[in-house]
Amino acid sequence: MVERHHFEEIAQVLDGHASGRDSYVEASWRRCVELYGMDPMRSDPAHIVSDTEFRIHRDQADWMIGAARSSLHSLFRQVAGQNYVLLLTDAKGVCVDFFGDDLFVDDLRTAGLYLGSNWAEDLAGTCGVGACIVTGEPVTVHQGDHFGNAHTGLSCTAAPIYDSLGQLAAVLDISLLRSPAPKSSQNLAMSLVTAAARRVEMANLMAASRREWVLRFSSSPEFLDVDPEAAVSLDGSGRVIGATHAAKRMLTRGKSLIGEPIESLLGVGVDDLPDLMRDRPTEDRVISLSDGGAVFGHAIAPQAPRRAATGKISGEKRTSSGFRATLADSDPGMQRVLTQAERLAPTQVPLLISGESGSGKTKLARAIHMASRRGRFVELHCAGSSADMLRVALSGEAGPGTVLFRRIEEMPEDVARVVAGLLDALPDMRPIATTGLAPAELMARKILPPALYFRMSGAVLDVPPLRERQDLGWLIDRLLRRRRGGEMRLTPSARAELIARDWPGNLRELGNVLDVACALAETTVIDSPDLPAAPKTRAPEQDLEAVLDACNWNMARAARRLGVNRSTILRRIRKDGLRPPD
Ligand SMILES: Nc1ncnc2c1ncn2[C@@H]1O[C@H](COP(=O)(O)OP(=O)(O)OP(=O)(O)O)[C@@H](O)[C@H]1O
Repeated sequence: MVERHHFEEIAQVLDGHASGRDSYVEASWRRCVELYGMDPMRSDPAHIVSDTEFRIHRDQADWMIGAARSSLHSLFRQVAGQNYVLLLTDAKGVCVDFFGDDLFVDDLRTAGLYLGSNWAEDLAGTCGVGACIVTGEPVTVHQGDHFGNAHTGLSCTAAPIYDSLGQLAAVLDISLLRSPAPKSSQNLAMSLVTAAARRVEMANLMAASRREWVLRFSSSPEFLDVDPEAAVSLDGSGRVIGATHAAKRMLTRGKSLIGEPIESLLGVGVDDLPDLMRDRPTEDRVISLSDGGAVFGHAIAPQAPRRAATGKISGEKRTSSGFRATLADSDPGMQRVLTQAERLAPTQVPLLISGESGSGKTKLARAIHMASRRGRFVELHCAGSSADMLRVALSGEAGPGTVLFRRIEEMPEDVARVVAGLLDALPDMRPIATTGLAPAELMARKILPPALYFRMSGAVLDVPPLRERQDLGWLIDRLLRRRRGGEMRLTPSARAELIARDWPGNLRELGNVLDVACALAETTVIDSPDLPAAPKTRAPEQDLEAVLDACNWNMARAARRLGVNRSTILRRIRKDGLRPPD
């Protein structure tokens, strides 16, 4: 009776009547009859491949079985005692790994829920694995959804697993021999199997990308580091070389990502990746998506030096395009700095980067680190640091890395005394320091002990201030593209006003001005009135010596008068080489 009813229902669908079943089920029924010439009344036994064929399928899927094992184990633990069976099939539908209850092994084998069974749609008819392979999407094929009478007792929920180049590599299926009648009883199985497939893709991408940057995404900050939703791997110039299926959906609505520059997909470039590493607070690691949404990002640095580049593009070329594409356009001063930076990046030479506050010294230091392909990146703000903080920052795994000392002129004396010794003990950690002072001043005013100055300044890179740069228009566009998903535009007059400004706070000030303008603009067009006013003149530097004299060299009083704290006064006295009158 049930069999006749099933046959009639399939016949009605073939006649163009709706059955109330999911569209992928009806489409599969049509394929079974019209494409594969199958008969729903036949009750074919399960298709099991021969031992030799099974060995071939299993050998070819070996890497996937390894990547999927721990996810399958934990999924099986989650459904323990509920009679579920887990199958991992290859992309052709042959079961290459299996988890099930030994008590029912004979029933499972008869039903084809076992190693070596072939669930390709053109053999087994409409089934979870087969429909998943054809549609490339997760599906539940529940009881009477199955085409062949032999399987109408089963409930199968299957999710595809893609390799990092976007090809279907396997299917993860969770099946029941007997299940409740409503299909909705399998909704939980669907969430479990899709989550497990996502984790297998993630594990697979991570294992294949140890020598590359990986950027992982999550829409909730709590899961970013522990169970991210999607990930891409990137080459040295920031092009996508691998992606999970969820990343494809998230970043290009399903179109291929391979070869795309990450900058064209997200509001970040390759040199921004260190800003997205785990040492940064999660809430600071927000990335804009092109559809106006945002996700949290977690960048993982290459764990080992990359293999020598092969093919037409040499490693050096790729590095240069990464540098040039993100840090400067046609500014001769910056181009000179970047040429030197590119050549110095792969060396061990300690670097001192000088330039005004906010001019992009730290950004350049990170770009050099990226191009050097050294593993870890440690960043220390010298102001307010202590020798203990430095020791803690430098502890942890040995191996190559970069340590960045920001604003070295503010390094307290006790830190300056120990830093050389600590660096000597870590010969693979390359120091890069930034300073807001001219290097000659650092030396002449003995702000750093001479030995430390020479230890830190193997080569000096001088970043020009924004007002001297000829690529200001390019920088404005670049910074604007990263805001509000790249949808904001400037009117010609707003643009002209920005180009005419003096920018004493350099790129940091430009970023802040654009943030304010984006918030104030009522539409996606920024006009002159939306721009915050430019500071009229640069704040006049107070004559410290005169203030100290007026306060009888009482530093607490001088600090109060200048509205700064005592340590700033001490630092400036040291920096300016001032002495109290005899
Ligand atoms: N090429 C660039 N493209 C986009 N943003 C940039 C670029 N260079 C710098 N910025 C942004 O400008 C701000 C200041 O940059 P950065 O921190 O590198 O300056 P700095 O010279 O190290 O500053 P400080 O001396 O105060 O430490 C940061 O928000 C940075 O992301």
